[in-house]
Amino acid sequence: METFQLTNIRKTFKNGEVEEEVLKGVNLSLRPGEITALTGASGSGKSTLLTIAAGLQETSEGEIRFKGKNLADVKEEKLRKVRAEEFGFIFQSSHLVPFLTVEEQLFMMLEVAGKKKEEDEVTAILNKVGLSHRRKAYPSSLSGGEKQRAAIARSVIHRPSVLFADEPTASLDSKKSEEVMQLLEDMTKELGMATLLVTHETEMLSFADRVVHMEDGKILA
Ligand SMILES: Nc1ncnc2c1ncn2[C@@H]1O[C@H](COP(=O)(O)OP(=O)(O)OP(=O)(O)O)[C@@H](O)[C@H]1O
Repeated sequence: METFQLTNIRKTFKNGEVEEEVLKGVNLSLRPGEITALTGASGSGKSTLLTIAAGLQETSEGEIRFKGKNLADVKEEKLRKVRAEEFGFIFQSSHLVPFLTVEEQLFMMLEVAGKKKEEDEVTAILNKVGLSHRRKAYPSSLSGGEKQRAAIARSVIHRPSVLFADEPTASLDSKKSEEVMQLLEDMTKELGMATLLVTHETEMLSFADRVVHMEDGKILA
């Protein structure tokens, strides 16, 4: 079964008197253990679609089903819980908390997700992302690639069923980008996550199981 099913999603923004329809009836499904790459020109609506799927902003029209449940029927408080427990997020910038060490970032995420503080889990994931030797380091002493790997560890430590990754390699050089994408691919398979990857970098598409092109608010068939 699909983890996510988006049907006929429309989104209109009002900028003063001007109304702009940014999503024009989008259908998309995300399946467990698969990376779906969403690609397309700047302004085509990729990030808007990702944030709508993640419940970070409302859709103007359409239906979002997560594990079969219509999210419109889920109360805000419960939706917060679903987001914290079941969703993981990575963005272009790692958004690490400056005053927490690498391992503390992961413990914080476990706490937010209402999970136990499992030292072993944290050790395992830090080994996986190649950061076990930097677990006591603060973000300011990490390289760009290390920061992004710490952000990946944090995004999956609570074993989410969906991973939303918006341009996760945009700040990295091509070698680091490939390492990060390989990690995302491994994690997606290992945890059986449904991963939505927004990227405009064509080299990253080889890591995707499915590539979906957006143009002017629509998905090209
Ligand atoms: N909160 C908002 N209010 C008004 N307009 C918005 C808002 N968010 C996005 N837009 C507009 O919607 C359009 C699509 O933006 P979006 O960020 O989804 O595109 P994108 O495909 O992710 O682009 P990029 O690759 O440059 O990040 C743009 O024209 C943008 O200006």
